[in-house]
Amino acid sequence: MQPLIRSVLDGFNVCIFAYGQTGSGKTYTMSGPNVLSEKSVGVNYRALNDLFNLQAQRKGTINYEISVQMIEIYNEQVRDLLQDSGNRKLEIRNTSQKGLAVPDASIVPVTSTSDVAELMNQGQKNRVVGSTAINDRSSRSHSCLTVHVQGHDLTSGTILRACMHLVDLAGSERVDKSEVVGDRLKEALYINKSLSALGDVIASLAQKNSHVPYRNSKLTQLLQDSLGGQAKTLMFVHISPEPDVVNETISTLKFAERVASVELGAAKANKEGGEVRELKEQIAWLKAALVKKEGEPENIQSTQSSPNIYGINKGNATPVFRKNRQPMEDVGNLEVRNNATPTQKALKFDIPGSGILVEHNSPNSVKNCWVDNAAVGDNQFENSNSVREQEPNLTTHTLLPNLFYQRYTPGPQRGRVESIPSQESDEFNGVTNSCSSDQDMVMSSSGRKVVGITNGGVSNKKKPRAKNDNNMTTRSTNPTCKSPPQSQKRLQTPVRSSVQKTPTKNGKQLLSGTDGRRTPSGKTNTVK
Ligand SMILES: Nc1ncnc2c1ncn2[C@@H]1O[C@H](COP(=O)(O)OP(=O)(O)OP(=O)(O)O)[C@@H](O)[C@H]1O
Repeated sequence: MQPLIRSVLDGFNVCIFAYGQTGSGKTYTMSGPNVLSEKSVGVNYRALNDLFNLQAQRKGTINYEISVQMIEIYNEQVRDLLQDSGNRKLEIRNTSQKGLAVPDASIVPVTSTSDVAELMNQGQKNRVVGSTAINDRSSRSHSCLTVHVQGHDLTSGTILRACMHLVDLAGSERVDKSEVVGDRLKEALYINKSLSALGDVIASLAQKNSHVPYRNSKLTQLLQDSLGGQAKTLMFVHISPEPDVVNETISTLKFAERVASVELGAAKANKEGGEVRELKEQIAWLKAALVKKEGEPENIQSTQSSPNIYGINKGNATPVFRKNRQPMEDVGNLEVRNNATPTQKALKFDIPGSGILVEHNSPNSVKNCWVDNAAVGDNQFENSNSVREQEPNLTTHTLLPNLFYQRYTPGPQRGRVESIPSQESDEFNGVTNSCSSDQDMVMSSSGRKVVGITNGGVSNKKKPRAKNDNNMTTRSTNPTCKSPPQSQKRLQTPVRSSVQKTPTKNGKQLLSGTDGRRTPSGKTNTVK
């Protein structure tokens, strides 16, 4: 795992996740047992420990700012695990201007492993768990701890950004075996449905389909970058030694085989030099100037008659450029749409040869701009229906665990219409960052930073804060800021066999505190 952690600090996105049927030991792997010792700590803790150790080793060369978010996906709703009160539904925005997949979730600056362990402990308590016949503290949600890293190379001035998802998936379950009813049944159906969507995505990637159905579930939307982007991904596969679950075990192993066959090419680091950063800042400056101008009544009138009203093409609206910088009039092709809707008002920047930013407003360009690294036809765009809010079909999904594993065998891809959430429209001019997905689309904002964090390993936990004031910078598709291909990306799938089915997942304690975790109703389970 250490090479992966090193990769995070080198600017690569990393995802480590645990997969397997319910009760097979995923939470145990990721978080460790109820009572932790130095040897028994889980993957999350080890990963963070390695991260901070490496950070300390690089002190003086690279300054890192590290912050974390922790969310869960429960019944297709994204919830903030670092907020003790309120179950506000959050949105996943793959093209968020703030550069975060879940921009409204709390983001907490951290400076040591104990900071993160404390937050993980808090998050675990807030996570939805419930008792089933298979696991008396079964995770009823997918949880994701995301570590955001921003590094400033003191020698070269390069800025690098990366994020690491540490995901504990909810377990697939045969609802006849887990004997769940009511809310537990509903949860199980949502879990199976999202794992089925994960299977579809993996199958699509393995077959190298041009369209990958990331948007069929919140889980695949969240993991989009890690599964099909430029990240490095490690999956732990869990199987139970129980003879009566041999079918599930075989299905799980087939899934692992399928995942291991996915090859996505070289992972890419998210680094940008000073030149690219300055260009991005200029673009941001120009956009801000344009928005301001558009707000002025006389210019709104003029916009409809002339796209050049701001005189930007003539160079009189440019920010201070360096003397060796090509002025914007030479770069050209700055125009204002006459038919822009309030949410789509934006410049089209087309900087020939630079590859810095291309934004268009036609259906075709939508296709090019935001979709899942995959082509989506115009018909799909126009006819798209949101599937997110649909309740799972109880009849169909009762049989899901077997069915969805069977889907992974090679075969013709089923037709599928992707949903295009309406909020995405205002993201067309958004920023893509290391954790976001639209690699073909780049935006920028100057001075984006996670709030000040100092290095040094001294525990200095800050209160969770609203994400609105957080800024993460972006990644450019400009060839100049891309690193040369690194290691070939291939999903790694160690198989970990759990101990015998033991419904005794009591009183999980991460580092401190032994409180129970929140139930779906919001109550806290008492530790047994
Ligand atoms: N390697 C292990 N050593 C000892 N106990 C283990 C191990 N793996 C799992 N267990 C125990 O098995 C039980 C189930 O494990 P766990 O809750 O991690 O499963 P899970 O896959 O996360 O289940 P679910 O999907 O229902 O949340 C727990 O009591 C846990 O302590």
